[in-house]
Amino acid sequence: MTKILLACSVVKSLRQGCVVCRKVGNTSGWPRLFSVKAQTAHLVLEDGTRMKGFSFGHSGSVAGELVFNTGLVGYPEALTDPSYRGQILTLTYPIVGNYGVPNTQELDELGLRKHVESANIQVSGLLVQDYSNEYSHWNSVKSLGQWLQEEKVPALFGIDTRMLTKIIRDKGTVLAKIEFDGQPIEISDPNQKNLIAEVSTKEIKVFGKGNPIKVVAVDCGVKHNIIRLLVKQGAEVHLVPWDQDLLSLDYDGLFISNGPGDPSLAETLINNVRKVLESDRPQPVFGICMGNQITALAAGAKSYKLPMGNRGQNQPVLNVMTGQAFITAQNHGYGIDSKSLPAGWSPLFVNANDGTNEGIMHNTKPVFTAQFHPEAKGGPTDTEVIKDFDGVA
Ligand SMILES: NC(=O)CC[C@H](N)C(=O)O
Repeated sequence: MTKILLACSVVKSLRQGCVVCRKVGNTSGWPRLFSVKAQTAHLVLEDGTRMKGFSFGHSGSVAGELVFNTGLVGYPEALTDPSYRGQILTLTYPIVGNYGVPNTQELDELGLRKHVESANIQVSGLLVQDYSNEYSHWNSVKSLGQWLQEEKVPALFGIDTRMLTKIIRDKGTVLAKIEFDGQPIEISDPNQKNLIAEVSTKEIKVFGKGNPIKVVAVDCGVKHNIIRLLVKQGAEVHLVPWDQDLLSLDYDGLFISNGPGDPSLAETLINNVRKVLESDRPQPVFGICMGNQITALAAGAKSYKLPMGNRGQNQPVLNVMTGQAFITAQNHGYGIDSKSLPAGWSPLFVNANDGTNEGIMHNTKPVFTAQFHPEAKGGPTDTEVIKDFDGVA
């Protein structure tokens, strides 16, 4: 335990004082300096680099792949995105937690999580520069620290996230662990496992029953807002397990979702999609993120590990066909080598920052994908339109 000084700078009202003041019994109504006890833990990188941080989540050691996201908002959505499974997430925005956490249990009329992207926090751990235990938002019901503790996910503040991001940027993939005293843990690589199998639904689920267009959605770790938007666009969504045989299913459109880990490990799914592509079925196929990678691999293209991944909310993407530019939200660590696309396929979107592939299309069949997240929240909604199964251009 280490004592740290906190300056009480936010006074909600002179009567009440701030949340921390109330906790420590400062009822004077005036801000004051006070000391609190924060448990320390270390972030340890695979090269031995150690950084001390202060715990505001669960006090348990954890290992994972270290990644960073440059978004300014959206931590409830990012933390619950199954694509982050196995990862220790660093947020580069320096002040995190000040808008609290919404009711993560609340469901919408479809039975999907209303305010988050899945039922649980999916990241292995969280690292931030400054943590705001004091929160304020019309929709918040608890602090970020409280939520992390409830879900037993460790988190540290006081980490120099700018330095850390430079390390990840320079070294590429970095494995790491958050280690508490007396709880030793080995560093391990989550990408050795087929993580899709861990997060995918075990049984077929139907959303938007009675809607006119039947869409089979392969669940690689789908975000709830994707299902919600497909239903909003008139789809009866049949969410199927990742390894479901697809040829035997009847549908008007096939969708392949986002998901965690290395796409090349999901061999069963790649083979199932390849069979669909080779069958010359006329129904459209669309994929987001992992769905782009799986479609490309099924077509015969190659995937590779990006040097540092693209995770943020302002990634510029160009539609190669129209020249139209989008500001997109995305989070991926793998990419598709556009040059490896076989004859009959073309890149559809390209990242305007680094030239990496952002989606592909078949030249004659209605098959198209996006590496970014066109439906993403929090972030802009201007790319929502591309989930229109009539096509993109
Ligand atoms: N968001 C996603 O679907 C990510 C896909 C894949 N796991 C990657 O990191 O590239």
